[in-house]
Amino acid sequence: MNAVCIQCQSLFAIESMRYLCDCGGLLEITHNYDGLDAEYLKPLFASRLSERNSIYASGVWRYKELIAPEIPDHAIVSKNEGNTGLYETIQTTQYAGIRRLWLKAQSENPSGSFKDNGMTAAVSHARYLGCSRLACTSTGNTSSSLSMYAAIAGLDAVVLVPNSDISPNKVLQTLAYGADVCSFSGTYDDGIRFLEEHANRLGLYVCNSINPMRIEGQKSIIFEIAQDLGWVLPDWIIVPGGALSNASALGKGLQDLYTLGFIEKLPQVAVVQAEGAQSFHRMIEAASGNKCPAAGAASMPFVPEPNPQTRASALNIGSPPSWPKAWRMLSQTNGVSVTVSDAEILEAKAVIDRSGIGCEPASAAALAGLRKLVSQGVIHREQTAAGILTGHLLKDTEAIKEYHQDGRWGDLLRNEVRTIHLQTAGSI
Ligand SMILES: Cc1ncc(COP(=O)(O)O)c(C=O)c1O
Ligand SMILES: N[C@@H](CCOP(=O)(O)O)C(=O)O
Repeated sequence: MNAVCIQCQSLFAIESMRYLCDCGGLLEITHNYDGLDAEYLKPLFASRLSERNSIYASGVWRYKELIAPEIPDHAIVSKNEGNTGLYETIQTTQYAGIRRLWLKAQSENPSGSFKDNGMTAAVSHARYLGCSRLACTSTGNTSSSLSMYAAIAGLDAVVLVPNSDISPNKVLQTLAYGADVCSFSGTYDDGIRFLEEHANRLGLYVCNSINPMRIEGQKSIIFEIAQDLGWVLPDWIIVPGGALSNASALGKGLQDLYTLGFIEKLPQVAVVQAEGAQSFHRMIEAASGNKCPAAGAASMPFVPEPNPQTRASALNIGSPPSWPKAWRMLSQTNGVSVTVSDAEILEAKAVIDRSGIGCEPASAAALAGLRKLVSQGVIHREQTAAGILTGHLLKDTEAIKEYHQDGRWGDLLRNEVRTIHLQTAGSI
């Protein structure tokens, strides 16, 4: 296991943690998969589904051979993450307008979001290296996840959170797990720039998605979807796009599945961004069909969005660090990007909530984007898809209030919640 620069191919040992190459390129973990293939791994992964009291009970560490084989079991910090439900409901499938749709509820992770799949790997790696101060900048889910795992491992978590436009629930969750929470004026983009420049000097191990170990853990999401579906993936995989960690991890995981012979062809991938934070989509549109040029970031026309603004606060990112990996993934999967409005996101969220699954606004971008792509004919009605629902409904209760009654409980009670008198109610 090494880290390799996706731009200039320089190699780095994973024993000395770094996030970017000297040339500015993103790093990615490479494995030696000699002796491993689907024929050997499928029964091994299946046998671990009945594990109870070992790290292999985790929906991430079940795939340890493909994620971080060199990290010794005793260093692993796990909370039985993964193992989340894959749901098919009439409401969501009809709303999308396609033949079959599965939704992977990453909201069922221990801290309530998909970040746990990646964070268990990053925090385990930090413990393996002997780092004691872990850091991230976050709109709230990365920080909740980091502070939960740091608490389990007895390590310190320092988190930088924007002082506006994020969900208070997530900051409270982060505080509750005991992190040192630092509020700043700016967005995720300012926070990640700060960590890129100062983390090493400050002795901080960064757990954001520029950390390639985070991405290794997150790729287990597509492994689980594939295993849940008998190692046959649907035609399309749909993900919301913010910092683009999910899109990057999906690309890495799909390549693993293909190279090792688990799947015979790659599904197509759609990345869905919010209209107010669509810098990646704009670049993909401008490139109009151009393939990612061997991840040569310098030659790519990426223009950050200086003032991202969306109600789906987890997507409120103007300069997603992982865009070169995400572009490469779209090139490899013949994928697409699309944007949706906040109104479309909140409408799709209501459908997911009323289907009984539930999610936070950012997650619903996946369903809103799928519906749009089907209506545009990009995705055919007879095709099948899986969407990744990234965060829990309770992560942003303000959004629920706003959707139902402009954030005013008074109106909610008057218009949607019936008041009854128990003494006189003959029937309900
Ligand atoms: C709930 C939720 N959905 C979607 C995203 C966007 O995912 P990514 O940053 O991997 O693109 C995030 C944050 O990153 C998130 O917290
Ligand atoms: N929405 C995210 C943004 C952080 O992205 P990361 O992938 O770099 O950790 C959050 O939850 O903070």
